[in-house]
Amino acid sequence: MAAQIYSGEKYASRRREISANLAKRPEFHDSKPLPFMTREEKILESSRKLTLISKHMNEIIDPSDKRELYHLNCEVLGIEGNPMALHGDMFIPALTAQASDEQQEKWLSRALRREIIGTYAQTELGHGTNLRKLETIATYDVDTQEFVLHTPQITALKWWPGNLGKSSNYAVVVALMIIKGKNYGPQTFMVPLRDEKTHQPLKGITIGDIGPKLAYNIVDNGFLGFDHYRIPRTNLLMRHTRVEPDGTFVKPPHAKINYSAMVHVRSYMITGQAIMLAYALTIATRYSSVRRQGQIDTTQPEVKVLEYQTQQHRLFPSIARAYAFVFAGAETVRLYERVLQEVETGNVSLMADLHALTSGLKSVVTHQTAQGIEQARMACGGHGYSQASYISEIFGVAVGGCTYEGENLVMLQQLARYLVKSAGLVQAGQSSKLGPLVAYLGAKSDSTSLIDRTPTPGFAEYVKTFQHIARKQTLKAAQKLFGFMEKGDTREVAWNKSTVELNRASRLHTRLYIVEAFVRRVEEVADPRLKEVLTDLLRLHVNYELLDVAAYALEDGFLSSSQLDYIREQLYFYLAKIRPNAVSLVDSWEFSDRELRSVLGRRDGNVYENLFAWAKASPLNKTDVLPSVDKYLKPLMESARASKL
Ligand SMILES: CC(C)(COP(=O)(O)OP(=O)(O)OC[C@H]1O[C@@H](n2cnc3c(N)ncnc32)[C@H](O)[C@@H]1OP(=O)(O)O)[C@@H](O)C(=O)NCCC(=O)NCCSC(=O)/C=C/CC(=O)O
Ligand SMILES: Cc1cc2nc3c(=O)[nH]c(=O)nc-3n(C[C@H](O)[C@H](O)[C@H](O)COP(=O)(O)OP(=O)(O)OC[C@H]3O[C@@H](n4cnc5c(N)ncnc54)[C@H](O)[C@@H]3O)c2cc1C
Repeated sequence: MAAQIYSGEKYASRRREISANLAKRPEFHDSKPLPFMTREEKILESSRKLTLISKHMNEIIDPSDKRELYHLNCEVLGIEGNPMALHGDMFIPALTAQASDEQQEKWLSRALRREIIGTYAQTELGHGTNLRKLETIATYDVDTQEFVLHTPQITALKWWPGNLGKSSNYAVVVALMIIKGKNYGPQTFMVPLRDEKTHQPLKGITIGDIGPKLAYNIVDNGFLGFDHYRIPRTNLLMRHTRVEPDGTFVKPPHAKINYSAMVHVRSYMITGQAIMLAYALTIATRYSSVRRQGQIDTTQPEVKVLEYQTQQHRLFPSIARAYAFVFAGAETVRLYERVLQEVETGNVSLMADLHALTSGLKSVVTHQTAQGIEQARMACGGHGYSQASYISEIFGVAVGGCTYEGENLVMLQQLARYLVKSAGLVQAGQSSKLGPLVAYLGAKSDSTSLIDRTPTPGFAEYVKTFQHIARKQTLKAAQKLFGFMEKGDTREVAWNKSTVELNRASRLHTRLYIVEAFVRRVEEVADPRLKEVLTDLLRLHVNYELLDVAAYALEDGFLSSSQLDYIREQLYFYLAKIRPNAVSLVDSWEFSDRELRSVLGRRDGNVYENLFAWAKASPLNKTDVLPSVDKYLKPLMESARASKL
């Protein structure tokens, strides 16, 4: 099963080897539990481990293999970030996709060798979503052939970039490019920020950390201001865009080619989110198979809480989603790599498809992941609320994904633009022009679903029902938009009056894609034992997901109430059927205890002993009487006693 999760036995077994190797290297382990450390201690600890990784990486992984490096980072550095997180996640991808060969030779090679540390500085205090209104300006000075970076007001301060605050000495900075008074929109520049020897901020740079966040606090998200700060013309990233010495602008082959670093993260984060969801579910499912509370049969001992149907309903659909997301994530990464290669040859035709797909997936997956993690925490009762479970930290890190790389409700609208265009083609009788991702929009629906009238598994009928719902909602939302426009609204006003409906269409389209990705993967599985278990999980998934959106199919009679009853019964049936495999389904992700960092979710199942040992190690228990008691509480009680006398 691990080979299914990790798209092949090769990587699945490499993960095992890497974990086994690390188990023998105590210097790579957390020196104490992360919840017992201050933010400063965590940053220090993470930097210590980064140095070790740099030194010994070649002994443990193939450093050219991104997935091996990812696993090494998960084991050693964990999810709370590290001082070079953005270096790998965005700085290197931005240089790879946007720097010219000459620029890559100068900077990318140094970045890969970790001679310099970089980040991606785009968001500002006043603007994150609306990139066209960023306020940092890069004005071209033809005389000196330099760009002058400037922060004209407080809202133009870069705000949020990860590792900008304290760690990075370079950044790919996004700024509005002005040449001879003309605004050429957001462009990307390679900018030195700190002295390479002293790490002191360079003259003209104001820089620092923005303070603690909900989670992800090892990352020093930062602020950055420029005071007429000059960089050479050749620091504009020029793989696709160019500015000649005389200020002539050479247009890129696609207007949004500069957004590639964001698309890179959106493509990869689907898998990252699946893994965080699987972390939380591993903890909650293991704990639920140890925790005994209450009886189902009063003549019998107390049961494991995993026997309760409500507990199964709380956890198992999310287990199915974690599998669905990891399968969909593998597809987005493949598509991203293909688009990257095609862009190199000047073919930008798939960029719109990739942008639409990743915008929708990023939004739906992060939202459902956060929901699933929070349910997993609640499934652990009181112990879920303790940081010993580590689920609150997992939630805090994962939920950030709903905001970063494009706020979810905004990104759903990006997909909606694509869907509306496709709906326009359908209306114009040009369905043959629809791409494979939206071809279903041009198909004719059956009048009713055949879900309970075909032999099992009948996935095709479920897919058809999802397609019917997504198609209906897309065409309806587009019609709403066109209707407002026909009545005289501008496209923008009409768009704003239709966005709730448009975003619904985007969610349904994306959920259909996820179901299809799951079906595609299960169909490929050769081993009959694996296929059976995955088929059960897929059945659970399609029934749960369809129930969640059934209103769309009920309102036009595509599904009847008796079919809805059938779907519900199927759901309950598969909850019970999956129960014996539940722990194996989470164990198949093969997370080591080190990687999970959860006292509650350890593989040994010795929950109570482990919790007690953890509590005893809490810094507060180092002494019996705290200084705060000596200083305040004792005098308070003493004066209260004295006043009573
Ligand atoms: C919301 C966005 C996309 C709007 O951008 P804007 O330039 O204003 O778009 P327009 O309205 O002019 O044009 C829309 C048009 O462009 C197409 N398009 C947009 N992006 C892409 C793309 N990447 N690839 C291909 N095509 C693209 C779009 O499809 C439309 O096409 P039409 O044919 O329909 O016209 C933009 O402002 C945006 O992306 N905002 C979100 C900002 C964001 O994601 N920031 C991330 C900062 S980095 C970060 O968060 C890091 C986190 C840490 C970590 O990852 O660990
Ligand atoms: C943990 C974390 C790490 C980050 N790391 C980085 C980084 O490394 N580099 C970097 O540059 N940035 C980074 N960011 C910033 C992040 O990319 C932005 O916060 C994000 O893109 C959202 O933009 P915003 O903050 O401007 O939100 P806003 O756009 O102000 O959103 C506020 C609300 O307005 C709504 N809204 C906005 N525009 C529209 C619209 N057109 N239609 C309808 N509703 C709208 C949104 O849906 C939301 O409800 C990070 C953020 C976080 C939380």
